[in-house]
Amino acid sequence: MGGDGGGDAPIIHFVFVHGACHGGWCWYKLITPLVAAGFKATSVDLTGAGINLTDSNTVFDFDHYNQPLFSLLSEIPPHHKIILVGHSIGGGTVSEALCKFTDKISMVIYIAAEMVQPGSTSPNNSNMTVGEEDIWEFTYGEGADKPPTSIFMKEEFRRHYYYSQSPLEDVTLASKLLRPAPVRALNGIDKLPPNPEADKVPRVYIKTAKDNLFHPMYQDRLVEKWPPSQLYILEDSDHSAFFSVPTTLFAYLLRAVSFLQI
Ligand SMILES: CC[C@H]1c2cc3[nH]c4c(c3C)C(=O)[C@H](C(=O)OC)c4c3nc(cc4[nH]c(cc(n2)[C@@H]1C)c(C(C)=O)c4C)[C@@H](C)[C@@H]3CCC(=O)O
Repeated sequence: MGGDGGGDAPIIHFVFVHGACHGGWCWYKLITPLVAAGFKATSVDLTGAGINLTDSNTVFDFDHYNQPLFSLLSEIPPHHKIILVGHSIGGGTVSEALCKFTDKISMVIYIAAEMVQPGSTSPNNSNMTVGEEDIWEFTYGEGADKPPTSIFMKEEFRRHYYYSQSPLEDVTLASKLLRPAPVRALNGIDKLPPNPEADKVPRVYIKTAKDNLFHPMYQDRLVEKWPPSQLYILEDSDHSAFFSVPTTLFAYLLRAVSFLQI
């Protein structure tokens, strides 16, 4: 998505990565104003998400899940200054891509995201709502005696956990487009070796203060543990800032990139 400025002049190129069950579609309210403001903006569908037609029940490996992003990043020319933006568990994908494509990435931005630090010990996920309530539905694609192959939030919980502050139109849109996530592949999110070069890339955290899924206190802990170079707080945002507060989020993205040395 988005237009190209052409030539070899630097172009700021936002690349958006969705969280579990979502897809490139969820960024539509950000891509539109970014392109209108002269940036390039692309959102990716990870394997089994959005219109990537792979069945999530066949995706067992984190690298397989992330492959569409890796292909995209490897094709982006060097004069594009890539701003990699990840939402929720998509933060794990962003950290993995940061380690693989360190030289190509100018900034990483985590929105209500798991800010996986390369080389850190496994994050404590005991605060996750995942498991707290029976909000998930699992598919056992290899048989009931084997671990589940995909996970999906039950429809009746989505308004509260994903979209409590978002317009109902977006909840309806999401109900048509969400797809089960490959649960075994997601297990790979916290396994990254130390990477001192990746540590040097400017890192931004955007906290969602009215988040019913990824508790704001847990987000604070991530920020304390691995302090970013910039921190923004979306006071009125639910877990899905791209729906609930797109205009403020757009303003924060612009402010964040204004600190880049190009
Ligand atoms: C429980 C199985 C698997 C997992 C699934 C999962 N995680 C999130 C979702 C799903 C289906 C979401 O919908 C949410 C999201 O991406 O919303 C768009 C998820 C989050 N996961 C987070 C952190 C996190 N997840 C895991 C592990 C898993 N998630 C299992 C493999 C870990 C680790 C290290 O094990 C961590 C740290 C958050 C960023 C969000 C919100 C989750 C919450 O607070 O409940």
